[in-house]
Amino acid sequence: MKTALLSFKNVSYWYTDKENPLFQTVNIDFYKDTFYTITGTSGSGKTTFLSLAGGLDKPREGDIEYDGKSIRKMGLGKFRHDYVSIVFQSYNLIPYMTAYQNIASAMAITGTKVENKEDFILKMLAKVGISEEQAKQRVLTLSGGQQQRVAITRAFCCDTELIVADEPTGNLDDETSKDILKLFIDLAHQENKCVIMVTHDPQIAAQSDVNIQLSNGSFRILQHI
Ligand SMILES: Nc1ncnc2c1ncn2[C@@H]1O[C@H](COP(=O)(O)OP(=O)(O)OP(=O)(O)O)[C@@H](O)[C@H]1O
Repeated sequence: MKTALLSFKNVSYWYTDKENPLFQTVNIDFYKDTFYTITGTSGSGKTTFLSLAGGLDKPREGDIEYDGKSIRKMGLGKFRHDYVSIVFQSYNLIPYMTAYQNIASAMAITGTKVENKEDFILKMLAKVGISEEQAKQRVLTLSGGQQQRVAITRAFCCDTELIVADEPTGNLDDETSKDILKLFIDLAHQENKCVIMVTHDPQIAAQSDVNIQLSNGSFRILQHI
């Protein structure tokens, strides 16, 4: 039997200033070689759920396990550092560094080794339409869509098995968005990663292997495979 990479075990979460829990006793397993989407109306808790999956916050009750180990016991910092790549809506790039440096430093932090680093990074950036010239500019001088493509490439270049992304194609044009989506799908299916993506786009959800729909604290899981 396949073992889950990431498991939500009886997870409950609430914001302390809110009367009702956002979700209660959630049990969901996430596997490698699978592209997951999380959909739901605005405010249904998609970003909160993703924050838990990416170790940015911890459940109020229950636990999340990575490869059978409690991420609470491991420490959220270690979990994020060693095992997860996160793509946020707000890029989270280091503004005074170039696109190239942002990726190279993230690779160094996660201990990702490749033969010819410069060549590798420039090729990965070229795949998302970032030229060598743009790669060597400070990220702040790039457009929002270009910065998002750099943030996505950073996640692709770091050799983690889990990738979580919050609306990564939200501010990209249709054509670029399609290309980037394909990269995420290939990452899951060809590189055996577990990709979990929040999206509002039904067309993206339709292309995922598993679509998790959040609504009023309940989770509906639609398997497309
Ligand atoms: N830091 C916070 N403190 C208190 N309440 C919060 C906090 N962050 C989010 N919430 C509330 O929790 C609920 C879920 O928010 P969340 O951002 O997870 O939803 P979402 O489905 O990602 O929404 P959207 O699609 O609009 O981005 C919302 O009602 C929101 O107001």
